[in-house]
Amino acid sequence: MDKEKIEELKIQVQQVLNDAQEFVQEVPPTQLFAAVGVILFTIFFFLISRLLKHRPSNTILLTGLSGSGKTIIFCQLRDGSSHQGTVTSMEPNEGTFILHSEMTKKGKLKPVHVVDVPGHSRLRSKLEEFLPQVAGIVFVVDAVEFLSNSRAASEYLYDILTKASVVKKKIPILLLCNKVDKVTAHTKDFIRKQLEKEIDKLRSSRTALSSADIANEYTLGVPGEAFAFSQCHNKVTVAEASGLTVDLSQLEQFIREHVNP
Ligand SMILES: Nc1nc2c(ncn2[C@@H]2O[C@H](COP(=O)(O)OP(=O)(O)OP(=O)(O)O)[C@@H](O)[C@H]2O)c(=O)[nH]1
Ligand SMILES: [Mg+2]
Repeated sequence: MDKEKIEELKIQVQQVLNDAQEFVQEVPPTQLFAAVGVILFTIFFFLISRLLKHRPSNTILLTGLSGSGKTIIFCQLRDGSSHQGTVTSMEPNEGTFILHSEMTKKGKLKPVHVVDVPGHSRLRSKLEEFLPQVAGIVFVVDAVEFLSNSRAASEYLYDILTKASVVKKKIPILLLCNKVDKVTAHTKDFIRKQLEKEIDKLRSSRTALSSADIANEYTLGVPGEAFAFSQCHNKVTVAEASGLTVDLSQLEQFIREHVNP
């Protein structure tokens, strides 16, 4: 019974093949070449678009609480002047440019795509849009008004550090302690330790929540050990800057490390 079916199928396949052969012979060769051409072009186009999607990214995200100095830093990087930045941003600032400080350098430099994401809590979700093509994230911290904001800053940073796309792609993060031109600014080591402490507290409270609720996508650090940035899968470094007096060399170094000229 099964053999009969197989035989029947064979005959049918043979027939289809014969029909196809006849059809191909009937079609004028020019039409045939055109069809093959279209198919090859489609495959080629598909491969090229895939390649372009995977090109090395050149986007640097400026994130951090409102008032930390992101917009001033954005303007300094682009124009070398802080003509904006005293009002709270309502939209992301976005631009692709050669860093102002590198304008005088000779040779070919790769432009950087910088996005300044507003720190207002309702606008932070914009961050997600840029994550797929990001080369590095800069988390700007106000080093002067740090203590009163450390809890809020840690919460925002915790959310970034536990995002699946950030962890999986091992996106490097720079904690940029801004406003060091002021004598009352805290040191970067103090800020790092304080953020680690706050994140450690958050970790225990949020893991308790996560079993009941949908919480963050990844758990941070090593269970049973106090949290330290060195435990993160992605590289987290700390640096100092002043957007006001254009002391941005450590930030520019970070950018050049991850967006190569
Ligand atoms: N002393 C000093 N003040 C700074 C520095 N950077 C920024 N500021 C001041 O901090 C305030 C906030 O700066 P912005 O750049 O607008 O802050 P932002 O992070 O863009 O804030 P949002 O747009 O609300 O997210 C401004 O009044 C700046 O003048 C700095 O390096 N030193
Ligand atoms: Mg701003």
